Amino acid sequence: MPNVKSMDQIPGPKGLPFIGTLLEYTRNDGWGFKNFFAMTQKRRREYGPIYKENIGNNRFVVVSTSQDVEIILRAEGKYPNRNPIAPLAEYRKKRNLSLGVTHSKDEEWKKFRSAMDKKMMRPHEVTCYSDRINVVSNDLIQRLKRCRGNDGIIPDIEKEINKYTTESIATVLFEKRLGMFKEPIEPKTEQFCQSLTKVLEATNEIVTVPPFIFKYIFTKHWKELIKWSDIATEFADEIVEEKRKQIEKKIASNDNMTRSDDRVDFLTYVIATGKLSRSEANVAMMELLFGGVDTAATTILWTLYNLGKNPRVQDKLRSEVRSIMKDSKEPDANLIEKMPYLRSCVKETLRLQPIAFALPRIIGNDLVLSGYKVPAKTYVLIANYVMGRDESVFPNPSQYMPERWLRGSDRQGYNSESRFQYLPFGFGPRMCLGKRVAEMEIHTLLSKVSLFKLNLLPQG
Ligand code: HEM
Repeated sequence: MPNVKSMDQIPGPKGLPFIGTLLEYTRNDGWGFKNFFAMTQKRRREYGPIYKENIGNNRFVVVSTSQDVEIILRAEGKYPNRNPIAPLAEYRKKRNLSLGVTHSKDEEWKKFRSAMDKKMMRPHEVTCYSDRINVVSNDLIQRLKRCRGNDGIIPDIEKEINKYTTESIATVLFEKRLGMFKEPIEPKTEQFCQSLTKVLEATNEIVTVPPFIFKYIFTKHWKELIKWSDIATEFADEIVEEKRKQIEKKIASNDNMTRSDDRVDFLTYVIATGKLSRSEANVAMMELLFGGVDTAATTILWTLYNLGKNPRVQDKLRSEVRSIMKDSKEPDANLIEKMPYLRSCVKETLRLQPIAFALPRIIGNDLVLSGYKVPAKTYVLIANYVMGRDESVFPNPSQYMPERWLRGSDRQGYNSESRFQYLPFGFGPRMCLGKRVAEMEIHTLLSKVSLFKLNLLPQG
């Protein structure tokens, strides 16, 4: 092919052999990574829209134009693969657990998705969780009113929102209330919640370090990860087993368990389809509990922050919600559908503060990206964060402006027609499994909170 350059010619920082540019990514006080978000922006400024770099023992090609993203994602076959998060995958291997939906590849991954997609991804299936999420969000609102100080400030809003997402995802998965708004919370449940943070923290400390180093040399964080993952696994196992017993009883009485009505919760559905073994189903539930808490909570918190900083947007949102809710008590899927500004506020948050700084993929075929030939099996990163702040696409990129996501003549501040410019939940068969549930939790709560003049801004 004329004018196509080789992979070796892609620009990028010259790292030391093997440890690559790891030191640049890690903090001064340890191996935890400093800030991938900021690093991808720095690199983009230095090297342009495509660069390569070694992080730990992996070499990545990082892309940030919608054209390259489209080439990568359109070429995906039946099994889009990404590199597993090494510390979490190592833990699963150590405990002889399946790699689950997040870390597995090929047919193994497909088995998980085919057991879960229907009840998580189809819009009409997900609407059956709406009532439960409404109940949980009402409990949170009551609690916020109770714990609000005289100045209107909630002392630890982060903790409260985390309780909301934990309780919501548990009701979706198991139709079980964990009692997150009780005082005191049951010690086991409290410990489980702590484990969610501890596992993330320990993973973050060693994620860029190859397993043979974190397992045998810098063992402190690896031991922490094992300890807290064991606690989380045991907690999830207990709930799943309790539920399983109830389900087995029902199956024995010949109840039709796979029907898709609101009497069948997610776990019941997964078990009844019989596509996953006992241990695989347990791992899958733990992954969803893990994947479901911090992601949705962080997005809610950032949206509250953005609304707090932008009174104009807050007022516009409030009047939209008021006009649509009128006499309705609860915002269901139909009402949320009629609130484009609410949905745009969340989209705009995920542009500025996406959950994933990049989407990782292992490409299946040789591809030409920005004029360079990138061979099959290369690890690529789609730089979500950088793309959301591209000035040529989003004028005044740091401004929080939900109008960018409105339709037709109401749209302002978004200059791209490509659907590959903005992918906060990923794309294709490997996209976020919890997207619809997360959106339901976030929209439901924000529509309620926006009606109250609560001061929800985190302090400091
Ligand atoms: C605002 C909230 C959330 C955001 C922004 C988010 C974002 C993402 C992204 C970007 C991916 C990678 C997709 C890809 O590679 O194409 C992903 C994967 C995943 N997410 Fe989420 N997520 C959120 C909430 C949730 C929730 C609530 C759950 C659980 C109910 C969840 C479960 C998962 C799982 C299991 C995967 C792995 C899917 C696979 O590998 O097949 N996520 N998420």
